[in-house]
Amino acid sequence: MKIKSTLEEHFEEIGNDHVSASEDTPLRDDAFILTDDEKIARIRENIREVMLTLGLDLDDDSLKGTPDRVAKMFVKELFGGLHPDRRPKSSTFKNKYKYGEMLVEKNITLYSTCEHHLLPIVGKAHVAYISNGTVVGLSKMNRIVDYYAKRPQVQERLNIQIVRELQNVLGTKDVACVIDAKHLCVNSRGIRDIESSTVTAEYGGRFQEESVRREFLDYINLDTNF
Ligand SMILES: Nc1nc2c(ncn2[C@@H]2O[C@H](COP(=O)(O)OP(=O)(O)OP(=O)(O)O)[C@@H](O)[C@H]2O)c(=O)[nH]1
Ligand SMILES: [Zn+2]
Repeated sequence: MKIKSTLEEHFEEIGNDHVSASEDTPLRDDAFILTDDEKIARIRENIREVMLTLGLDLDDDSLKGTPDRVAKMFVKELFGGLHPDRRPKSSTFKNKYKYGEMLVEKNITLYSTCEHHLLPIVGKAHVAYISNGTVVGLSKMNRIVDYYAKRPQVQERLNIQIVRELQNVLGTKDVACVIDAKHLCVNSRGIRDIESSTVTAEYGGRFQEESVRREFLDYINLDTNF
């Protein structure tokens, strides 16, 4: 009961203003008081209510499992990256081979969820860094992208969170990330522009230098001057 009333207060506070000033995902203080199973049980009932309100027959064979499927999918999959326990452990190594050039992990598949409409964001992330003595396992970059994507997101914040995490892991500011993604809230509803996609970029440290940024964009074949 307490949670419900605080939630209502929260919605009154934010109203229609979607823009958050912070680069952190706006989480409530009590975000992890409930266990995953408790959250699934609550969401299952909420989705049931939505479906009943829409007039759907939940005794139907095909529909009856949907509230449970959606609840599990929200907690464990689509929004699994809200939980700090799922933050990937990024094994780092000493750069003994003294590789001093840029490393680019490109075309990382990205599935996220738009926090305004809860519809999919589908695209590619391209990540780069210049080592200052530490290197990170390649797959960890894909994992970091996936972890932060598994939250309700706006693309700008997702982009910043990926760069910030890699900067922490690698102990350097020299990290960049470009995301090119389609938002189904733009493509399949609303304005219904199927062709448009959204490009965001975050350049840390040396990536703010024109030549370094250019090299990165050349590797990922993006000629736009972001
Ligand atoms: N900046 C930003 N905006 C986003 C992102 N994802 C969705 N949006 C936009 O969030 C806005 C929400 O605007 P509203 O006017 O409240 O929502 P709406 O009435 O459904 O708007 P339409 O989509 O234009 O129908 C829309 O313009 C979306 O395109 C994102 O990642 N970043
Ligand atoms: Zn949206």
